[in-house]
Amino acid sequence: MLAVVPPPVTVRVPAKVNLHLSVDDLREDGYHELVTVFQALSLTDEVTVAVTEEPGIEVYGEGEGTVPTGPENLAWRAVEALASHVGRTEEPKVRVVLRKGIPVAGGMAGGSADAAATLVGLASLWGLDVTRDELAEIAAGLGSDVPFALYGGTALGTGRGEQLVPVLSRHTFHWVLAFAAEGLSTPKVFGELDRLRAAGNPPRIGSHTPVVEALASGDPRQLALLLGNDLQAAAVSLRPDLRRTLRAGVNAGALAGTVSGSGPTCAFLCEDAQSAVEVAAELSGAGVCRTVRVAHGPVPGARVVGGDDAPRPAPPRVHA
Ligand SMILES: C[C@@](CO)(OP(=O)(O)O)[C@H](O)COP(=O)(O)OP(=O)(O)OC[C@H]1O[C@@H](n2ccc(N)nc2=O)[C@H](O)[C@@H]1O
Ligand SMILES: Nc1ncnc2c1ncn2[C@@H]1O[C@H](COP(=O)(O)OP(=O)(O)O)[C@@H](O)[C@H]1O
Repeated sequence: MLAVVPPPVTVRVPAKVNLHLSVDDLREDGYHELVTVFQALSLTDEVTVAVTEEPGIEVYGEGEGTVPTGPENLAWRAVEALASHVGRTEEPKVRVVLRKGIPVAGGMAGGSADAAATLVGLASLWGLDVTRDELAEIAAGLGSDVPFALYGGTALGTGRGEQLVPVLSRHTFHWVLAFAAEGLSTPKVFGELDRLRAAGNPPRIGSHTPVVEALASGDPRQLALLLGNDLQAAAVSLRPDLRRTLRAGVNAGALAGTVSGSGPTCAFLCEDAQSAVEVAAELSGAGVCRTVRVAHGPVPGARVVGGDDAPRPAPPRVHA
């Protein structure tokens, strides 16, 4: 009898920006307790999973040629974690193709997004009866940011960022993203924050409550005043040129700018869609970053997209 091979499954998955990221002291397990407000953005990766006789990973777009294609790729770790969760002991006969729009080591959780998308895609490819909450437990074992990429939207993250509750966000917010020429390592940025705190007492951002209220009000001007990130000082300490990028975005007309997560991507909140296009055009001429993109949020988390031949909307892009 002929075995039926299921068709490939493609999943679209968003990047995140941290609207608020307060970092507490280092825990004994090597992580920092944190409180963050995540927002999922229309800047996405697409992940296709297919049954194959030649298992492995292919990477196109951002990070092509530098992102590992072996077992250390977070998407492959997701394949192994899901296989082990459902008791598949043989080597998974799966090919994973990553089409990346999210900058690598950019503080926008691109690797986490790929892992989340792989879990969703494989659950569909293998016809598994698993809930998103079950996938979120596997996701948390792969990285602190992976569960958020499953759910998307706007959410409050606590613990090491993996414990999530949704946050009401009444508005579509418009962003301009400035990608840097080179990424920053997340552990190095946390380490730099520990060093800065040991050497002095850098100011800490306050409570997340005003940010949650601004999101409910839907007023980008109110939200702009409240963007905050304890890792920003550490990212800027490692990459002093980020100061120039942050200044340039505001000079170009953004309401406010912040380093996204551990950086080095800078995210600029704009008044509306039109303003975002104008800010992006001006920023791309300022020579302060590699590439500029516009995006909006919140958007949903990892989702299967129509048949594998379905047309893919190109992300809006402005080249520096
Ligand atoms: C900083 C944040 C903010 O959303 O995002 P990125 O900037 O990386 O996108 C996250 O906390 C990153 O999450 P993620 O990238 O999944 O990190 P993980 O793989 O879990 O951890 C990588 C390393 O970062 C440090 N780490 C991470 C999370 C945390 N709460 N405390 C930490 O100290 C630890 O050194 C850890 O070994
Ligand atoms: N699928 C993947 N996409 C991007 N980076 C990956 C992936 N798998 C492993 N990595 C490694 O993880 C590191 C962090 O990447 P990424 O998740 O893009 O950044 P960040 O943690 O800053 O959001 C990269 O330096 C890369 O070598």
